[in-house]
Amino acid sequence: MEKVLITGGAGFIGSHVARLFVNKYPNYQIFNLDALTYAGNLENLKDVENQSNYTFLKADIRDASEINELFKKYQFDKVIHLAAESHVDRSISDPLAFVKTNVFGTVNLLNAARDSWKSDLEDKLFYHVSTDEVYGSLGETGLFTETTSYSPNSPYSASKASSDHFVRSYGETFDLPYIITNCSNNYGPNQFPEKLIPLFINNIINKKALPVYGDGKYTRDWLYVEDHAEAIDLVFHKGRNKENYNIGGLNEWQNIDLAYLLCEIMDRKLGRQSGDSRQLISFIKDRPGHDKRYAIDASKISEEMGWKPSVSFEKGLEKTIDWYLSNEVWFKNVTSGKYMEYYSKQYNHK
Ligand SMILES: Cc1cn([C@H]2C[C@H](O)[C@@H](COP(=O)(O)OP(=O)(O)O[C@H]3O[C@H](CO)[C@@H](O)[C@H](O)[C@H]3O)O2)c(=O)[nH]c1=O
Repeated sequence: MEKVLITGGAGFIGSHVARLFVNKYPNYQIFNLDALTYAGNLENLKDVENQSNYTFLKADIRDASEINELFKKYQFDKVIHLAAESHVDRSISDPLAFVKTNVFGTVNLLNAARDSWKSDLEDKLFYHVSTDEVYGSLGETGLFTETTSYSPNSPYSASKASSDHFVRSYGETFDLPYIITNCSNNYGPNQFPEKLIPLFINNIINKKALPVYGDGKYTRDWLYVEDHAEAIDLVFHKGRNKENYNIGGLNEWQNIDLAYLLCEIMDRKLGRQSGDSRQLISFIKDRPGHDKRYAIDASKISEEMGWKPSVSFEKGLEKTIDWYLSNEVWFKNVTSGKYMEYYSKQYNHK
């Protein structure tokens, strides 16, 4: 039975990947390693928690000895590394937290994998899930390709760029088998409401201001999270060793237009007058170092593996909004920290 370690499996993207793998591959033993920070909670995986091929491990990738012990104990064959601090604004107020988790944490995992696999690298894989933000910012035109040079602008993207470089360097120096994917903005159920889409949905529900940074003319490429999870599944099984692949939705939106769209859908769903929620929009001071535009050329993954997004933005947003509307308790408990407190206590056995 192949043992697959998924780090950050209680988080937003990680939980979708963990669910997909647990359900689709009964012949794999899936280990979900997560520190259960504010952004990850086991409520996200309630539906698979009792499956026999699923094991939860509460651990922190910043703790090298804990990670080494787990590799010794369980002898993982493959790693899908998603655990990360991921919010740009938090990285501006506390850059070091991002170095500790994203850089040190990744290197701790790389060391543990290298040491555990040193006698036999066959059928091993360190799959690093990264971001398109490592490439920096685009002007009005052009797309990031896999050969675009790295030019990170925020402490967050600098930490992810650094972790990508470490992964690549372990491939060159220690021959560690690896793949890196760099993906655009994800949205969907279970995303912590600090990111644009769930934040705005939450604020519209509660009639709170919708803070649009700067002039709102910043562009992001949005991908439904399950499409990302499927891309990860494909790359995990079919990607070539020591390659990187870009993943994106070919779905560019300026923030202000996305805000208008969310207001329109929410007014309809909440039975409010059309235009009501737009009045909540408030232009505020810009994010420092704000990247103007991200857009992805995903032709490599599409040509090599036949991947393309399957969920249209219209359908994805409907599904996302419906999920948040019927999970208001989830919203309340993640923002108040109740889930974090509950699950940390439950797994505080070490
Ligand atoms: C939270 C927030 C964001 N924004 C703007 C900033 C960005 O231009 C856009 C999206 O912001 P965020 O949701 O924070 O996402 P962004 O900075 O693009 O980064 C995301 O997308 C990246 C992939 O591109 C991921 O690697 C990051 O982990 C993820 O956080 O909306 C606002 O105008 N107001 C807000 O309150």
